[in-house]
Order: sequence, then C-alpha cells, then structure tokens
Amino acid sequence: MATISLDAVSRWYGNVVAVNGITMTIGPGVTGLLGPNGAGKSTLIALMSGFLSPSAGSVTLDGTPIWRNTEVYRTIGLVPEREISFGYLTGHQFVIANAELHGLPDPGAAAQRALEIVDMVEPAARRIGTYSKGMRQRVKLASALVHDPGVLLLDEPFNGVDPRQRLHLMALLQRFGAEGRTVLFSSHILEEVEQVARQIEVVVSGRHAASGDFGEIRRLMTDRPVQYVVVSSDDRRLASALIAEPSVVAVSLRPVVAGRGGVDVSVSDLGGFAHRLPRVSHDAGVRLIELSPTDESLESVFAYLVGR
Ligand SMILES: Nc1ncnc2c1ncn2[C@@H]1O[C@H](COP(=O)(O)OP(=O)(O)OP(=O)(O)O)[C@@H](O)[C@H]1O
Repeated sequence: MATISLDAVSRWYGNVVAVNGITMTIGPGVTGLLGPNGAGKSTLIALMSGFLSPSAGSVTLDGTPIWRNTEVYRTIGLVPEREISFGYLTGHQFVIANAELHGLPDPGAAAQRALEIVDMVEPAARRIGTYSKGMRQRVKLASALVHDPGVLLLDEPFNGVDPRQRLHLMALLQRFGAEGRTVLFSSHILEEVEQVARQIEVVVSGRHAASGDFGEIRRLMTDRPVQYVVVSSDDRRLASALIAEPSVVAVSLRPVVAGRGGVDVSVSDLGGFAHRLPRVSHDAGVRLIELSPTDESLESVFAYLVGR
C-alpha cells in the first residue's frame, strides 16, 4: 500500500506559477485529478512521478522524497499524456525496452505479462504506427505496468479514446484500484472522473480547489449559484413572482430587443428552482417560452470552486 503526500508544494517555471501551495494525500484506490486546461495537472503528475523537483514544499511516497530517488521510481508507473514517438517499434519491442530500462531479470516475460493485462498480446507484434489511439494508450499502460508498480499515474488517459476502449481502460483502472494499487489519473471532464474515481481532487489555476468523493464534488458543483435567462409571455409579471421564491437570489429584466426580452435570474439552489419554475409561472398566469443557463462552462464551475 502506497501513499503519495504533497506538502505545501509549489512549482514555477520562470515567473509562471503552475502549482501553488498544494497539500494533498493520494492513497490506495483510484483518485481522479480534475481541472480545466492549464490548471497544473500535468505538472502535479510530473512532480509525483519524480520528473520534476518542487520549487517549494515536498512530494513524498510513504515518507520518502520522490525527486531523484531511483528506489522510489521502481514503485511508480507513469502513463504520460504525449504520444509514443517510436511508431516504428512494435508494441512488444516498446514494452520490452521499458522492462530493460528497469533492469528486470526477465524483460520478455515481464512484457508478456503486462501486455496480457491490457489485452494487447496479439496486436503487440505490429508496429505502434498502425495502432488506434486506444491501442496506443493501452501499450503505454503496459509499458508503465511492466515492473508491477504499486503506484500508477496517468495523464489524461481517456483523451481521444473511443467509447469502447474508454470503458475497457476504465475497467482496468478500477481493477488496479481494487488490487490495492494507488492509481491517479487526470482529466478535465467531471463525468469521466465520476465513473472511475473513488476520490476526486480538483485543481484550478495551480490551486487545490476541492476534495471529496464524487457525491461531494457533484453537490459542490450543482449547489453553486447559477444564472438563467427565462423568456416568457409576460416577463415583468414572471419577475415579480420569481423574486418571492426562496431559491432565487436576484431577478432583473432584460432590455427588449426586436420584441424579445427575458428575465435574468440568479439561483442559489438549482434543483429547487427547476422544480418550482413551472408551478410559479402557471400560478402567475405566464407562459414559459425559453429557459437557458447563461454560464454553464466548466471554467465558471471551477472558478466558483476556487472562489468559495
Ligand atoms: N515547461 C514549462 N514552461 C513554462 N510554463 C509551463 C511549462 N509547463 C507548464 N507550464 C505552464 O504551467 C501551467 C500549468 O500547466 P500544466 O500543463 O501542468 O496544466 P494542465 O492542467 O496539465 O493543463 P493541460 O490539460 O492543458 O495539459 C500552465 O499555465 C502552463 O502554461
């Protein structure tokens, strides 16, 4: 059982702060590292895999610093985001090369075992250049697993992978987690993370924004204040009815342009509002024409989490 600990970790590149004072613990089972592009996920994974030194703070595996510690590298497997640049090698040659780099006593047997785990034994005889994206991901995974590591780190493993291969990869990660390995993967898609991860760590702009199981994270995201535009047969009347609703924080009328206006509504409780809106408009004698969120981007959700 392996635990990665980050203690007040920062990492900067010149004057770009990629990771800013993050403290978190990654234990056995599957953890999802969730955040928008540029949040610092790849930098965190590079710090956890020993490819980068922290500019400040410490990154340890079971209490031992990871940076420049070859003993610790033996227990870590990394699936990087970048594509394999050796398309001319066969999958088998690629995985064996990593087994040799690890100095394993029987690289052939280790490669065979890893390829079996990811179900790539048969295609492993072909050149990587002929593989689909999902197959390339699986070969990268086999290469990361060749030394049977207790810790597996994967950077955006589901990016560009088709749905069938995605399910296959998800099942594999869950299996590794159930075996007691410490598995961490990054993603910018909440649904993806929810399906696989026991624990979710959210990072935004280099900061640790939230931590919890998927229920907690989902609640944080759906309970945030949300803005809607409601267009109706009588916006002024609807606005006065809505302001009496406990789930509504603010209401304002939109200017009428080309005969079309609308009501901007700020809502504190998404579920409550969605449930009440039809009843409120019916009681006010107003017909609803359109309801649309004005700010549903993932970035706005993340910005909310950081600002809490
Ligand atoms: N080698 C580098 N030199 C300078 N800036 C860097 C370097 N690597 C990353 N950065 C910057 O650090 C920040 C975090 O980048 P990082 O790649 O860790 O984020 P990410 O969450 O993995 O994003 P993505 O999903 O887009 O890869 C970004 O602002 C990025 O531009």
